[in-house]
Amino acid sequence: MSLKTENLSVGHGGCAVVEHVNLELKQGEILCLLGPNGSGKSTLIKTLLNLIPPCAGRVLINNAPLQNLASPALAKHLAYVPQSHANNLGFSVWDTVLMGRTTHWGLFGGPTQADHQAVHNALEQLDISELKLRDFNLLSGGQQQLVLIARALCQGAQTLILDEPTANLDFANAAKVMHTLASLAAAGKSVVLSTHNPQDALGVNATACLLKGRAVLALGPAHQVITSETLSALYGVPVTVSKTESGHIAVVPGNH
Ligand SMILES: Nc1ncnc2c1ncn2[C@@H]1O[C@H](COP(=O)(O)OP(=O)(O)OP(=O)(O)O)[C@@H](O)[C@H]1O
Repeated sequence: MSLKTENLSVGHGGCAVVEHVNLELKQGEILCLLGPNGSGKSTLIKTLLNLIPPCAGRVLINNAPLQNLASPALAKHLAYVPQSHANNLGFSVWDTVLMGRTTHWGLFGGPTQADHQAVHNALEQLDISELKLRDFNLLSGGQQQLVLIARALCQGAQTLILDEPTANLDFANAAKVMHTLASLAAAGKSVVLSTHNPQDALGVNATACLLKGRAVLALGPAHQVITSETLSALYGVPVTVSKTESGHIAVVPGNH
């Protein structure tokens, strides 16, 4: 599986927000989109999901133009994981995850034994089976995010696309979500996510794509492109990226 963009420009109403994006994501890889508020991360994600058309250029899945794929075929390739939020409908965790299977049902079809098995497997894989009877709305933000990832897994898509999966999560839950995404990538899924935390990209050895001023400021392995210089340019404030004695990379605002 490969997800590729060719000279892609994305935006709204024909007005480009980011131009000339040339990315390639292969099986098992994680791509992290970083950039200040309004730099176009969500717009790029929506374009990758075919929710809005490109202003120019194209998105290819396995070398086939994304726009030529019908919805059922698209659902086998791409699954969207939105930010966690209450759905107000009072669905259980089980039913929320089962919704990932709707593209497998015919016009008048309903869930089969295989669909319920897929829900079971997804909950097991994310180690959240004990939540299955809980009301989705009453879960913590971190638990909700894991349930939404389970729903995407249940869909059976090769690539998961997540808009700020660590936003609003505490330190432990954010780490758990990133660890889960790294495990899924190690198991062969491909992952695209946006984040405001450069450490997210470093922690999972992602490819980092830095967006600023309608352009890709830097693109490459996170440990190469996330530097004091690039982050300072990206956010317009001094940022220091340094290696700790234990070999970890620390990102802190300011000059140190
Ligand atoms: N539906 C829309 N119609 C017109 N303009 C939009 C629409 N959605 C977003 N924009 C504009 O597109 C630009 C990029 O927004 P986008 O949400 O993609 O940025 P972002 O990097 O995801 O921001 P944030 O980090 O704040 O979530 C912004 O100038 C925004 O105002």
